[in-house]
Amino acid sequence: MTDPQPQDAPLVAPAADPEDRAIEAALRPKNLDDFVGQKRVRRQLSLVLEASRLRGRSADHVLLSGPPGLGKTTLAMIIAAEMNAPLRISSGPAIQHAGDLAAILSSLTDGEVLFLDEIHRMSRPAEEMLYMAMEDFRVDIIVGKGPGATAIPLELPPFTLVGATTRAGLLPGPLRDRFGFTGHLEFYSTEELELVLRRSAMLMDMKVNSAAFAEIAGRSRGTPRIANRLLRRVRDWALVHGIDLIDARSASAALDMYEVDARGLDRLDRSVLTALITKFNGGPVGLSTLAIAVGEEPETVETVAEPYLVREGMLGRTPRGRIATAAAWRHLGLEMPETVAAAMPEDLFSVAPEDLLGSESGLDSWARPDS
Ligand SMILES: Nc1ncnc2c1ncn2[C@@H]1O[C@H](COP(=O)(O)OP(=O)(O)OP(=O)(O)O)[C@@H](O)[C@H]1O
Ligand SMILES: [Mg+2]
Repeated sequence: MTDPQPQDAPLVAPAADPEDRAIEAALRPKNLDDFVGQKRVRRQLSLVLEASRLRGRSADHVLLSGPPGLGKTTLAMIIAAEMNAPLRISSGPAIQHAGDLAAILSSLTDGEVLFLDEIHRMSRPAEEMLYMAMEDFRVDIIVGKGPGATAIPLELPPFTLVGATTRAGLLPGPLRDRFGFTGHLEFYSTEELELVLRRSAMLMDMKVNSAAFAEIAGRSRGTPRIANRLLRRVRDWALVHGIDLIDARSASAALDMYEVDARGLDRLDRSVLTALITKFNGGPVGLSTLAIAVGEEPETVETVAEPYLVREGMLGRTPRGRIATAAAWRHLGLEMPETVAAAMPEDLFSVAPEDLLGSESGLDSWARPDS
């Protein structure tokens, strides 16, 4: 039995292995009722969809933001399914020229849902073309170059754009303003993850008791993608060990093998905290310096590891850089030195984690000190 995840990929990364990817797709809820948790977003979204059905029009454009693996792609697919509309999928990095976007837009059919993943990574000219398309369902196709260039207007059928981003703070205001509805996805509670797991176990025909669900959910980092992934690892482990009914003991024995600790921290999370504490004496240290110390891209540290560490109260983002809290030292089995404790800012947690994540004041202003 081998672990199909490449050793250096964070646990939350989308599945790389084709079989894993197929299972991930099979476990995706297909309608809003099966979509667990995110009550607020679900309620608001269902209202938006219902209203557009009643008006007989395509739904308002929807922006979904939040850390990886919380259900943005899943929701985009659900929106198309609920609207009974075809779905077209592309992503910011795939659209480097305005022409790439024009090709997609001009082939949309009436009412189609266009899902643009990682929308914050689209090129500037494409972005500007998108403004007009979103607002007026029209684009100007530029033909020729220099003084002889002419703009040929092209009418588009009404469509619904669903944009997804892990970095709402990076979206330019004019783009953000053109979405009729913005949903920010939050980490899931352990109870919600247990529901995700129960549903997945049923679909995978596994026998798992309640204590085992709780054990797996508790280690899933508030993230359904991780919950499902750990469940599959537990299933593999049970298969190899000839276990039919999975209990908490087998679940935790299986999960210990995958470097997910009892608080749900994975290898990347722990290496961020370890670097922060052992190399920078708990900080403050700037994002890019910290990222170099763990051998990752700053964006990965910022969007994959940090949101969860902030939520767990182990990492703080101060104007002077990242710091490890007393909880982080404790989690690594270390004691925070008196001198470090004395230097900790008092108002570290006066800002709610939600405000640090996704909002404009959050990610990017914090990233500035060392850039
Ligand atoms: N609310 C939910 N209920 C049940 N399962 C969910 C839910 N949200 C996500 N999942 C499961 O988690 C997996 C990952 O979700 P999804 O691909 O939608 O995340 P994402 O937010 O698009 O991540 P990324 O930012 O990496 O693209 C899906 O395969 C789906 O099965
Ligand atoms: Mg996605």
